[in-house]
Amino acid sequence: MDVQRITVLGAGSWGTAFAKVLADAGRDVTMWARRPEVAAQIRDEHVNAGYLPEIRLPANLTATADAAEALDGAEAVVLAVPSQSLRANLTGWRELLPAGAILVSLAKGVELGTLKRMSEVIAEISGAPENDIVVVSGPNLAREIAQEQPAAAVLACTDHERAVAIQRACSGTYFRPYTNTDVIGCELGGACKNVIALSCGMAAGMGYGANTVATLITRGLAETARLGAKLGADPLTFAGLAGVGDLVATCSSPLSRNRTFGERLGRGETLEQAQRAAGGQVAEGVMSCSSIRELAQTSGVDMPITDAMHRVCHEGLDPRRAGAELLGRQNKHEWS
Ligand SMILES: NC(=O)C1=CN([C@@H]2O[C@H](COP(=O)(O)OP(=O)(O)OC[C@H]3O[C@@H](n4cnc5c(N)ncnc54)[C@H](O)[C@@H]3O)[C@@H](O)[C@H]2O)C=CC1
Ligand SMILES: O=C(CO)COP(=O)(O)O
Repeated sequence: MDVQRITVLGAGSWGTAFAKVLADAGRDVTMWARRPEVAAQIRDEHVNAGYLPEIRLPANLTATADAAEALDGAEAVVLAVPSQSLRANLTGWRELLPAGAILVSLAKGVELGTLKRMSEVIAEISGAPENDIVVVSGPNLAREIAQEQPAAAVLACTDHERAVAIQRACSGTYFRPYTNTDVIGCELGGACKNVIALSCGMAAGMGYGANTVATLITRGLAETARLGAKLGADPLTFAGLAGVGDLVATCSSPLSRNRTFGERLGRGETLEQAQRAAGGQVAEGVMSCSSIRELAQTSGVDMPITDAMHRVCHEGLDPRRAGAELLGRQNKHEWS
């Protein structure tokens, strides 16, 4: 199975960087941008200045604001919009999806209300079988990838052949994708690490150093793995790129929007101030802390850091008080 003609729906940071990866790997790539002026800039000037300034996009990457035109003849369709808007966007595109196309999910989140992972939302709306859906996860800060800094990713699909088809389509000199069949683990890893990155940023914003951040990364991984174990993930996944790999990158990089958002809250800014500073770019953890918390509660899993992030973001809990509460929890064995 080989895919040559690929459509990327969404022209934000990661959609654009991933489209570049595909084009650099020799694929014919068409992007869909919500705003016609962004599509025109990508198509005519080979740049997406609003999201990835100073990055030259390849000539075999074109763009349109017309979804029907973008999707015509696509063998694979990459969904690159934020997780809480995926359902609405995909509902609008449903009738335009070419039959049998591989659907590739870039979003890292859990849907509010339904508590569904992104591949579950895609299957529900598109009617595609889970074998047709490939999830991309791992330590992939968009700007670094666009600068062609070396990185690896994981492509998860219950159908190994389709994962391999997308692996071939995005393998290149600076991007090394691995396959995995654990869709649940890869998606949970990607969604949960955004919440943990918020907490790490918050700690940094309060002036704490590497020990605190490492503690949050490690205990964040522990609570993510607990949820994964309950929901049927392979525990090994959390030791891989979609688990510890993405946590380390996102929780320690100033490029992370989630970490930056948390840092602002830690410095005493309000949610609204931090949102304004993000300039319309999505920090998925702000919404996913609530959906993941609810998923944990309904699954009977203890996720104290996620719970604290929900209460800071949505119930007005002071970040310092949240830290004190986390430290004041009952003493326990590391793995209980
Ligand atoms: N930026 C990164 O480094 C990475 C992002 N991701 C994930 O990829 C997904 C997309 O992220 P980015 O491209 O970075 O986001 P972004 O905020 O940079 O761009 C989002 C894109 O979706 C479009 N869009 C369509 N409907 C929208 C709506 N209702 N609300 C907001 N935007 C809408 C926007 O116009 C924009 O083109 C997220 O789930 C994110 O967690 C995953 C790996 C890396
Ligand atoms: O998912 C990411 C890196 O793998 C991007 O993280 P942010 O959304 O926090 O920038």
